[in-house]
Amino acid sequence: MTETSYFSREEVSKNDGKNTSKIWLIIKEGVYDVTSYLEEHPGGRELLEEHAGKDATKAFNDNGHSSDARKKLESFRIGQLQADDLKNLGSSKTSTSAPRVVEHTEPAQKKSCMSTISCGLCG
Ligand code: HEM
Repeated sequence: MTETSYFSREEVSKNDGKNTSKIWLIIKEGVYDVTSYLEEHPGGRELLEEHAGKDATKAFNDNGHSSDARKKLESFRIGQLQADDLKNLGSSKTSTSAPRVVEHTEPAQKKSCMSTISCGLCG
């Protein structure tokens, strides 16, 4: 079993290729170490370096990555953002309301033609 590591945005931002030789990216709630992918990335190393230590969710999505690219992305996952920082996700919807419970009400009693004017076919 692999345990999930949680990182703060601050911790991720330190891995920007300058302070360390590592390059980490945030994509959605995941944290990815793409250091070993710099040379291989078909979009070039510059784009990864540009987002080093930062949230690259929009950049990743805007560049129409294939499902293969998404699978590959998961192979670089080292953990995820800690709960406190998830609240600041640009793309997250802030829904605090509990799921709506729809009350099931009995349908209004059907009127039968017997109770009003007889149609002549029933009863
Ligand atoms: C770990 C993160 C990433 C992975 C695994 C990844 C993977 C890939 C792969 C496999 C391709 C080839 C086309 C495809 O299959 O979709 C690709 C292309 C591309 N990627 Fe990424 N990518 C990552 C992050 C990024 C980021 C952050 C950007 C930022 C702008 C980016 C920009 C591009 C661009 C522009 C192309 C097109 C290159 C071309 O067609 O010449 N990628 N990427």
